[in-house]
Amino acid sequence: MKNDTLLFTNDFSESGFVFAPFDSEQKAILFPLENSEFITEKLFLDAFIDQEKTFFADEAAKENHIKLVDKTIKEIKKNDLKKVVVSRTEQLEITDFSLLAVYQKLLQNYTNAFVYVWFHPKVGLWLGATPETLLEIENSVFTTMSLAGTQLYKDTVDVVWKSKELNEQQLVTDFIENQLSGISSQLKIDKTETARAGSLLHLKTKVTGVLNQKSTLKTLVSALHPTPAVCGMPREKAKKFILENEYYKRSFYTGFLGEINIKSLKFKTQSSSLFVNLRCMNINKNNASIFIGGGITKDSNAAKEWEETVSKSNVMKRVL
Ligand SMILES: C=C(O[C@H]1C=CC=C(C(=O)O)[C@@H]1O)C(=O)O
Repeated sequence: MKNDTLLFTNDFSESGFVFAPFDSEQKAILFPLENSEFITEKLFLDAFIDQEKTFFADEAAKENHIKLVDKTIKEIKKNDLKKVVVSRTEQLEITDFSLLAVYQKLLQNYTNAFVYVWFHPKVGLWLGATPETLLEIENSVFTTMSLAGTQLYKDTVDVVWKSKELNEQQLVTDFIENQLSGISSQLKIDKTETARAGSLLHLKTKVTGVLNQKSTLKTLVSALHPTPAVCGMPREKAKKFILENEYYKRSFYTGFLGEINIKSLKFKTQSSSLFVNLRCMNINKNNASIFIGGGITKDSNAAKEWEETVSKSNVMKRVL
């Protein structure tokens, strides 16, 4: 961006880079293409795998998160909720922070993630390495994914998943299929596979289709965001529970970011690539706020859900 004016998308019809919050009632920030500069560089980095490092957990944070998960399970059993993704934030004091070094480590550690650094003087500095694609679309052909369920990677992706994780992820796939069926054709749901994201494994199902002529990028974004991978089912009820019960404001965590409506005259295409803002952090002076969450269903165990957020927090802690 060539100046510090804060601009927003009107309807996702502009060209540029968007940064959208979790709460879809709030506008997404836009760096318009015409005010931006494109620099492409090929990087050759060695893998930097430092997965053994673990960190001490904060007992008060543990107690709070377990309380929130227990409350969520009760709410699911009492009301018509099938799943709610609840999250927390952790504050870390960072000394000798080097943006370049941290960004490089993210790139080295998370080779199949979307690794980014985003900064606006009026909003702040965000960075992350997300394994989740919200959508990729070229002309009208799109790809999205259902990503949920977590276990630690222990030298193999050939693992067994428990029914809690299988159900939790199936729910996301069903939601995506249902949301897309009215606005697209040739919908194809691939076989579910285990996908590695650094030291973690997730269940992932690729979904492809063709967007109807009447539908726009905004229609597609609104249909998908937020999926039950970051919010819950039913969507509005889960979102209300999250906004009222989490101990902090998510802001851009579990929102999405990426390029929209980038035209290629050579290939006669227009494409957009948006990613869900997971495994991310917000840097403010010598403080890093990291954000981590997990899907809760009636079968969840609060202590295990806590451990899952600890494993996810290590993704960021290891590179800081
Ligand atoms: C909400 C997060 O992860 C989501 C994506 C993959 C697996 C998830 C899970 O197992 O709960 C979450 O749905 C997060 O990393 O903060």
